[in-house]
Amino acid sequence: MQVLVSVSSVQEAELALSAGVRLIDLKETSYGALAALDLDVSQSIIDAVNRYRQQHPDSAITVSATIGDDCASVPAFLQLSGTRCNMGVDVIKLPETIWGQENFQTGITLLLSSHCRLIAVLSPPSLAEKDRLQGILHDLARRGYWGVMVDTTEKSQPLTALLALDALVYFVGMARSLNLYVGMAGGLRMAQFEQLAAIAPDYLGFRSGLCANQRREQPLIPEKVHLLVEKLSQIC
Ligand SMILES: O=C[C@H](O)COP(=O)(O)O
Repeated sequence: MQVLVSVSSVQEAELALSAGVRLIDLKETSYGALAALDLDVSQSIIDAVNRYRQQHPDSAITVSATIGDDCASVPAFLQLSGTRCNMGVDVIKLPETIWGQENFQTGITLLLSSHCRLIAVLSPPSLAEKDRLQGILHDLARRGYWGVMVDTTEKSQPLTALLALDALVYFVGMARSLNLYVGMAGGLRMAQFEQLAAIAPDYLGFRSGLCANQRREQPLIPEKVHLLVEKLSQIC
């Protein structure tokens, strides 16, 4: 298992990398849940990641990026995603307002046929009904998505307050059986780490829980990032 940490600056990315985080998520954290980070800042972070890769050739770092909680049009979607893939982002995370909408499907197919890898972000209600979830995951796997994750938009409560553990276990198990890289995030604190790690997803995603007062717009707290990686090392 890995931990993913959402970063919004080079300083935060360097902190996460030096702590041992291997999934670096580029995200504007001052608003929304899946807001797109400024392109110049994104490029600077990718440059920092590439420097780290050169210095640590054995480290397997993956960079993901979000492109917004929604998108105005298919051309805008292709531009937001394609630009990031071309600059070195490994995986684009798409909200349900994009991957779940019929009008975006042609654009998504186009992106999937290029070198872009995609993660479909599901909201907690989409995990509530097992039969429907099974259909969604089969469809995403068939279409060539690299992964799926569950994440929340409202961060005052952790994911575990919104979904029964049983639903999360089913989600992870079904996704893994379809060879989808699977993650869980959503207002997670350290207190949820062991319980969710026991479900054995591919990764747990963090931001709010690593910031002062659980406020994700605040900078990452180095001690918390190091503690998270220490917790990870205890189970891996
Ligand atoms: O993808 C991971 C999310 O950015 C986690 O953010 P959060 O802990 O504020 O829900």
